[in-house]
Amino acid sequence: MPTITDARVIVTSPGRNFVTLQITCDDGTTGLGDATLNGRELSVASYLEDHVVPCLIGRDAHRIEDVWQYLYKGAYWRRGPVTMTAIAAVDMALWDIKGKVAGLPVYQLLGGAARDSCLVYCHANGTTIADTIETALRHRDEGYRAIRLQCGVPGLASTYGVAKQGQRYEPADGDLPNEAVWSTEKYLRIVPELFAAAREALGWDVHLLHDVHHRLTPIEAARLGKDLEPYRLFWIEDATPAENQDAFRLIRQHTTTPLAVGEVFNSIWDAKHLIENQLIDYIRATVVHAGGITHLRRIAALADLYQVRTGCHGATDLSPVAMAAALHFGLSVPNFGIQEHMPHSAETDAVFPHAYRFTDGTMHPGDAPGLGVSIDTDLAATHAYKRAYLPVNRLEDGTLWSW
Ligand SMILES: O=C(O)C(=O)C[C@H](O)[C@H](O)CO
Ligand SMILES: [Mg+2]
Repeated sequence: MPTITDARVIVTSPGRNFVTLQITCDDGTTGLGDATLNGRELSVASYLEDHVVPCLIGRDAHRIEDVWQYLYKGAYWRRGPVTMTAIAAVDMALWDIKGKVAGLPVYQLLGGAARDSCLVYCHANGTTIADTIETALRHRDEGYRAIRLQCGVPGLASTYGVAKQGQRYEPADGDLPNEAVWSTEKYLRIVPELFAAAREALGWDVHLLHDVHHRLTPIEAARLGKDLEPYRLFWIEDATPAENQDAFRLIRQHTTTPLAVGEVFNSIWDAKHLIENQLIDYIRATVVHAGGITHLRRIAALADLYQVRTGCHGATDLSPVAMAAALHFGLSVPNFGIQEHMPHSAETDAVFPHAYRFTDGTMHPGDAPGLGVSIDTDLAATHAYKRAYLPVNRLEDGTLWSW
């Protein structure tokens, strides 16, 4: 059995911050886990270094379920994004180790491939409808079969999902949180226009998606879902905040536009009511923030009973390690739906060389043993951590709102 002899936390910022856990065993095998929690990175680094690592030394790395239960039940304080991200990092690293010891890619340990590859969606962002569509047409030419569309809102200086002119979209910036202004009325006017124009330009052979990013009330979300019905979206995401899971019942009563939710969920309990009551169509809980491969498989198994499919979060604040884990998971679960793909910068890819690949609108984790991702620690050390916050939104009258 491989015994854990060392575990270290690596914080690096190749263009944006990432926290990575590297576990080493007595036979020299190493495993990687992503522990990045955007805007709150150092809290997970401390949770791991100060509280988890001492408990890992001397444990059998093959006992993944037992280690998971030990960290979850053993903390006494259950759930929450910091705890579950830390557990996820350990879980990913142990699956990585198990795969390397077996000489198999992780998806083979999870039951093998349930499909040839994973359908992914990319982002088309633009300040105007025309810019957004131009970007979407380019992505379609690159082979993407599913595209998320976000555009600027006339009258608002900035909007979630839309990059500053000529820059990559990375929402976390600023030594303190940037403040943006939000108007639901203005937003609800432009989005149906965006999708009408998109269908006109792109036709019907490409899936279209949209992220509301938690900014509508249930009845506003119901209206948006209804207004978008003619354009047959793949989903609208995070239509309303999901702390009150029953809010989705109201949206559901009014629209057949499919609903996706859950990128901020960290356990099966956040999704249970939504899934069991068939209030959603896609669950977006992700391997890094929802307790790793072990716990995400439990969520997917529950969802499968209710024909809810997976649609995991995959923004660039999830490192290539989490992306690989998501693809091993997605390739193997029966109820995979789609995977978000927001390609990392060349700087990030250089720090995390990886085996996963994009072909013809889909991704495959590759067949390297384990997760198929490594870390160049020397290069990582040259990118110092830089504090960065996600922005906050205020209504036009100054009221703090969801961003
Ligand atoms: O990718 C998405 O769907 C997002 O909503 C991205 C989030 O804003 C981002 O991951 C926050 O850190
Ligand atoms: Mg989202």
